[in-house]
Amino acid sequence: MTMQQPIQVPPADEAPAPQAEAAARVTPMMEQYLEIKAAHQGLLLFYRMGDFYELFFEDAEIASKTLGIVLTKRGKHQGADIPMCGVPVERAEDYLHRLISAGHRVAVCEQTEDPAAAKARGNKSVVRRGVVRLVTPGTLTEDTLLDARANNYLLAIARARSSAGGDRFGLAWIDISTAEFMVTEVSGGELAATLARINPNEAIVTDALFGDNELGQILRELPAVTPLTRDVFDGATAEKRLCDYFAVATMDGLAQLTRLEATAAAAAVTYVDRTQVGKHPPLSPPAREASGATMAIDPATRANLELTRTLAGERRGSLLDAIDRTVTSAGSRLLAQRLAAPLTDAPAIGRRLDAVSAFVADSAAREDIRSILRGAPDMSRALARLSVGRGGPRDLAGIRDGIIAADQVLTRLSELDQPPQEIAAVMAALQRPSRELAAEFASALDEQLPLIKRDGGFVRQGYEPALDEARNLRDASRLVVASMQARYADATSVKGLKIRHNNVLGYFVEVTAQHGDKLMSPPLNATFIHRQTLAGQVRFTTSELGEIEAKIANAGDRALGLELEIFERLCGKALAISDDLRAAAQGFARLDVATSLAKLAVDENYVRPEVDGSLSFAIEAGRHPVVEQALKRNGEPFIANACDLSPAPAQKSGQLWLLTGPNMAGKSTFLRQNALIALMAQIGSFVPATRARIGIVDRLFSRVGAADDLARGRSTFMVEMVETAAILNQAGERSLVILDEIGRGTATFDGLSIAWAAIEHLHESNRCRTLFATHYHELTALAAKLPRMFNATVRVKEWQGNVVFLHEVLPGSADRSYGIQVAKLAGLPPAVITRAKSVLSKLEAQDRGQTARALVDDLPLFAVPTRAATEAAPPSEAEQLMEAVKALQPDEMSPREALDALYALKAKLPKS
Ligand SMILES: Nc1ncnc2c1ncn2[C@@H]1O[C@H](COP(=O)(O)OP(=O)(O)OP(=O)(O)O)[C@@H](O)[C@H]1O
Repeated sequence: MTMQQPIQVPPADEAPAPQAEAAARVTPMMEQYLEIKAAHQGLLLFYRMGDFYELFFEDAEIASKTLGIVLTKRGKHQGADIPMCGVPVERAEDYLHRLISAGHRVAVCEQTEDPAAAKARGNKSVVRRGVVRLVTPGTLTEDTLLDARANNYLLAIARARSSAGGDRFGLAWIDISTAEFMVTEVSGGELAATLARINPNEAIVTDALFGDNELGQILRELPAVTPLTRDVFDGATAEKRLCDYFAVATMDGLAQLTRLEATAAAAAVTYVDRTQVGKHPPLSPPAREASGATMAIDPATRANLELTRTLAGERRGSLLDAIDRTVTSAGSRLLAQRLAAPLTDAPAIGRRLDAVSAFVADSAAREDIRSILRGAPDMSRALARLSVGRGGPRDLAGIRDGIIAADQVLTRLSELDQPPQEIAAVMAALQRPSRELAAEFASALDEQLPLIKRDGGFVRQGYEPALDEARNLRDASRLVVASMQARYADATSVKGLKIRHNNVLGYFVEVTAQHGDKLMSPPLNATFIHRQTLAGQVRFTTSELGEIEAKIANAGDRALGLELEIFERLCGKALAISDDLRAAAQGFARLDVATSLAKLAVDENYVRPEVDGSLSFAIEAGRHPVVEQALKRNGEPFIANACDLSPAPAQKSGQLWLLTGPNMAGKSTFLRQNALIALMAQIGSFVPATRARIGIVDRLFSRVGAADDLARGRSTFMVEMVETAAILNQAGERSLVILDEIGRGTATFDGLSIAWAAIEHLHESNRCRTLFATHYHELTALAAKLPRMFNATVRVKEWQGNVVFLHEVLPGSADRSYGIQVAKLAGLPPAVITRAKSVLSKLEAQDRGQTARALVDDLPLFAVPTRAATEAAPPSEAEQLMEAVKALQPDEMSPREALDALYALKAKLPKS
């Protein structure tokens, strides 16, 4: 996390406080700069000066370091040089991107009047400037600043303290680039998992929360956290601020929010409003996420299972990368969202699966729709840019093409026989946007469109007569210029005379140096006025050229003005139906996900899972979705394996599989593949298996792989124990738990004992569906005592002293780890291998297995102590006696009191 100074953001319409002291000694421009800067502390100030944004003082030092640009000086302030650096306006987005990625936030300050107007007010007047926008990681809209395939969430976190312990948190998250707005309320225990799921780019909290020790840990996991003053999180004004934003009298019709959710939601919209400085990006009304509606997955499990990123931080190699066959950015974003939040409602999962099934069955429809979607624009982001005034002609075209694509998709979908509910809902959404709007946009917009509206030339000829007239005038004048060139060449007898144009001189006559004198001497100098002499050319103007130029400029300005008016009009029409357009955009995304999951299922030979409310977990011939694809690229097969953790008929809860097997046999792969299959099933995807029946998993836990977390001062073993503790404390009957090599990071007997006790606890207390892989073969003996524990092993073959990995999971247990054979394969020196073998045979002679079997017989089965017993056991007599002695203060006692105390102590002794 980047730790930030609190931002002071004045409300959009409030003038920044003047700095009287600074004003006394500084130039008027610096005075203006300091005023604006003072009102935007904690942000880098991009101060517009002509074609550059300049940064001064510490901002300049930070920016020059982060961007690798030159630090210069400009004038003095209080006797010292003012450090300065600048970025050209046309490249500003690139620089903004780099500053935001480095965790900074930027206030963009523009000139708000024409420099000529400032001059007219007096020679010393400074051009008026104002901050038009705050650029922060969570409030971006530009394509160039955003990852098209990921959502960009701003998250507000509001806390309600409870004296009984157990704080509650209201969360509201917004993607202003797509208008999504969600809220929920969670307990302190659920906070970390929920934040990991939302994965915001920026979080906002109160100053108090920012400095809170307990929360600090969790907040540090986030990429950027911005502390704000308390008023932003004021519960009393929350409803009113939300109503103002949505321009309604009461929020009741839009959303039913708890007070805490409303507080967070109001904080989020207040921040959006302030960063966009008065512009009002349209947002969907806050949608409330019911708690428990999605599978809870804590941050460690998400990271370990490499859902959206590998442990090395790459998208490539993650589950998302392996299953993402979407063809649009919005589809890719939706798939990532679903993967982050698998559902727990079996009928809802069934509806998603029905849509996928339909496209598995009808491959022609699937491919046709995918090819239409491939060309469809990202309507929601185009709309968002238009709504904050940062859109261009191509965004209007995006809306037009989106509606056209909607019609094409509808035509194709209407050929489906009885579309399932999910597809019918998509069809309804695609019907919503007005077709007249698309027709109007089609007649207004030209074929080739400039990126920015100020370049003009995007309105089609024939759309608006006044515009055509202005353009004709401009173009006719240009023709006049061309004929003038011929006339001047004739009159001067200089064949090579040219009329050219640049931004400094405007139109000018240019001849080579050798003809310059001729034009500067009588009689020609009466017509040609000298302007500039360069090394090879001399430039002139004429009064006739000046007049034509003014005409061209006027006609050009008028044409551009008219185009901009048309742009605003069209933009207004699009925004007026933004809800319909967003619904259609969301429909595209849903369709993209359904067809892409169908394609995945067909390409990779997946099966539709049966998902229900039972506690089953039965996978036939399951495969690891990522490893399988990696092996396939090398032409190697993946060995499928079954897994059954379903309760036996007479038992209520699930099984615990203890998986032993040699190193490199495929234990971790097996564990992960089963977790991933559950997860894929619950996002509504087909799964890599020949059959899968899964009773809803409400929480997924994994403790696999090991990595130090030195930044948090935790060793590998400590990380392992913290994660294991979370599982043992939280897993319930509906959870799915995978544990890989618990206890391996410490001394053998400590590790074995911890693993032993953990298995007993999982079996007796958590009673969750569990896969437990280990190299402690002694643990297999526990199966004799634990009725729902089942031993499984991964088979290998020994061949000519080497081990051959078969990757087959079978009932039974391994007797050896073949660690030395694997070490040999890895290239350890032969001398070390030979020595290791002889040490091993000595150790094996002591036979630890014997001890374990004896332990199973000797130790009573793990008794799960009740919580009350562990938490508040009454003190023993000895402890009571000790406390009483400690409480005595002999120096302050009279002899009589001392004697009484002695009797009292004696009375406390147990009577025997
Ligand atoms: N079912 C399978 N089919 C084909 N190859 C597999 C299979 N399972 C695993 N592998 C291959 O074997 C390699 C080792 O697998 P994995 O890491 O799961 O072994 P492990 O038993 O957990 O090893 P260790 O105990 O050393 O951690 C994988 O990288 C993969 O390439």
